[in-house]
Amino acid sequence: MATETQDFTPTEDAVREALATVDDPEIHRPITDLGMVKSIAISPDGAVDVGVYLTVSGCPLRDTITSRVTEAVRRVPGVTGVSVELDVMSDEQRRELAASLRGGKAEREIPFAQPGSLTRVYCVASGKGGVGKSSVTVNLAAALAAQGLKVGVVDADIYGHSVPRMLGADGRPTQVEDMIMPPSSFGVKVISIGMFTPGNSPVVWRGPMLHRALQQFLADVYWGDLDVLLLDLPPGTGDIAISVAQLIPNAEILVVTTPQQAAAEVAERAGSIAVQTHQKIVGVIENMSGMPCPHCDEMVDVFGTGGGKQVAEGLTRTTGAEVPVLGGIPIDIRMREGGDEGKPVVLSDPDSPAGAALHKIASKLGERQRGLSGMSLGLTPSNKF
Ligand SMILES: Nc1ncnc2c1ncn2[C@@H]1O[C@H](COP(=O)(O)OP(=O)(O)OP(=O)(O)O)[C@@H](O)[C@H]1O
Repeated sequence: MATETQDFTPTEDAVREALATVDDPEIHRPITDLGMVKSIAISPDGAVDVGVYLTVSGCPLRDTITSRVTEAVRRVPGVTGVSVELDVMSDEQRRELAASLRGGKAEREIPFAQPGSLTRVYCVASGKGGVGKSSVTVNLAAALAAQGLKVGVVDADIYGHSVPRMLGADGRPTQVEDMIMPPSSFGVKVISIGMFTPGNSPVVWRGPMLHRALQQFLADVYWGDLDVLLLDLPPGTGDIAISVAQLIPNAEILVVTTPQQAAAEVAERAGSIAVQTHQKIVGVIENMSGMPCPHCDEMVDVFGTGGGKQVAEGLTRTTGAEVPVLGGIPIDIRMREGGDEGKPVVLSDPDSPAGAALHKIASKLGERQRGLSGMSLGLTPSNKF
């Protein structure tokens, strides 16, 4: 069959320019910057063949990449057809990519711990388990992402990891050399030990292994440029809280409690670890603060009242710095359902009592400027505790 020549044949530059608009779905950077464009061949009839390198063989997002490339190139004037041929990077190419993602640094370092980091890191802590710490974390993350911020979540609740399910992010992360690409859901990048354990098997790890896992989550995961990173800590004052303080001295603490006095006392103990670790406490969130009566809408104080205020006052006394109550979140069945269904209530029902309360707290956190002013310089000697 004779090849038809047309008057206007697209140039390689025009095709490359179109490819520069295609982001890798996991790394969120143009494929042209990532060395993923293997070849471009243009026939006189305007048909374009593009060779694309995948970072790993069996890449789960191969179809997404193919369709993004096809769509982008098809829009170039003069293009009559697009075919995409996939190949896989060599070990050498992967090493180069991993190094370039790390900004050319061979050493793994935690980007958020660098004195110049502009990412705000919040550790969400609680005294007792089951007070809604993970639910609050994922909802704040989704609400902050909905405000347009770049948000990441580390599920550091290594024993009771529930964040991926609550965010509907249950995919397995792709690995490029020793870099891990975090799955993202509702615009929130998320990483959890649950993504690396087969099935629902329990994780029985000792302190040093937990420290290592956390370090990997912070240094080996490709987070990109984040405005906010939230860490869901295990309940209580454990090894992980100390590890976080050592790894990211700039991290600030958000304490979640219920209104119950007994829960408040434990939450206050968990929060006061900040005194030893020299971290700042951003504030206290009171979860399960009453429930609107389904018949008359009057608030029923299921877990009593005053826990959030008690913790905030206690922590203000112990730390010597003003610790505010950032807000109260009522008991709301939609919040529990959202967690079970993997769609945070702040998105599925933003005007519900819990959704609205969480959005209000997220706005307070979102208003805090990205930047270095008022932040610790990370100079606390890590062997002090
Ligand atoms: N305000 C709320 N209204 C209704 N249900 C809630 C609320 N907050 C949390 N829940 C539900 O309470 C249960 C416990 O919440 P969650 O798992 O977030 O607690 P946690 O403090 O992270 O627990 P742990 O630290 O033990 O993992 C979940 O089923 C969650 O959906």
